[in-house]
Amino acid sequence: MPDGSALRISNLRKSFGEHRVLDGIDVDVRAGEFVAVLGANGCGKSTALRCVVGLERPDAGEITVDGRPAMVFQRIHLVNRRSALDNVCAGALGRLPLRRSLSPRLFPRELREEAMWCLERVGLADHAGRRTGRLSGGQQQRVAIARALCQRTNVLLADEPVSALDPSAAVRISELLASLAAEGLAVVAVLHQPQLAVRCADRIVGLSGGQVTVDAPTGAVSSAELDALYVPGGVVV
Ligand SMILES: Nc1ncnc2c1ncn2[C@@H]1O[C@H](COP(=O)(O)OP(=O)(O)OP(=O)(O)O)[C@@H](O)[C@H]1O
Repeated sequence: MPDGSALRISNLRKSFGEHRVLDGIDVDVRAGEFVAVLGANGCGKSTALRCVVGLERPDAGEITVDGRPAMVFQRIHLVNRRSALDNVCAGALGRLPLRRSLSPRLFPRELREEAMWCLERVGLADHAGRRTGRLSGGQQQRVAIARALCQRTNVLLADEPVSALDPSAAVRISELLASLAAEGLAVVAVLHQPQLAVRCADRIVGLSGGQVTVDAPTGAVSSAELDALYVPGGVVV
């Protein structure tokens, strides 16, 4: 995309039956930017991300992505009995000939090297050979992020990536997302902790009533604006 934008969402609308969840969302994310998406339960954060990766079909609007986005989730879907490295290699399965993707033993050497580099980027190279089932929750989330990186994406989406983690692991994962953005990725993460967003993100996008009600650099968002995102109707009382 010519203007440095990595993800552009324009007038995104999505309803489930009579329930209008997204009522014309506009968001623009640039390469190198970490955007935190905040908002009350059920305001449509996941639905918006799911529309971007094609897990939901929008009713209207336009979504333009630089390449294919990759997504990580709160529930970390890894193969526990496989090594961290094998799980990261799996991020590239869509690019491999079927024959090569059937068994980890057939993963080409170049792919293993690339997966190792992805593990290095998330600070987990030392654990490449360990079964993911033996890793901590924070380490498993790092493996999931490395697997997303192995998809060679320019746009990393994360839906509540730290909600299952203890506070210090949550900070470290949020800082990792910030560092990946600093390396040039566009990162969009749904967070449930405004203080983490303020600490780590470049920009905050707040959803309320199916619309974007906050979209500003982190330092420019007041605590009253953040509080309003969690008040029914989005109004400070
Ligand atoms: N497949 C679906 N069918 C029907 N309703 C749905 C579906 N997916 C989501 N919804 C509804 O859409 C609304 C928005 O859901 P969504 O998961 O996007 O919210 P959220 O902001 O991510 O919430 P949370 O913070 O609780 O994860 C909710 O009321 C939810 O019940």
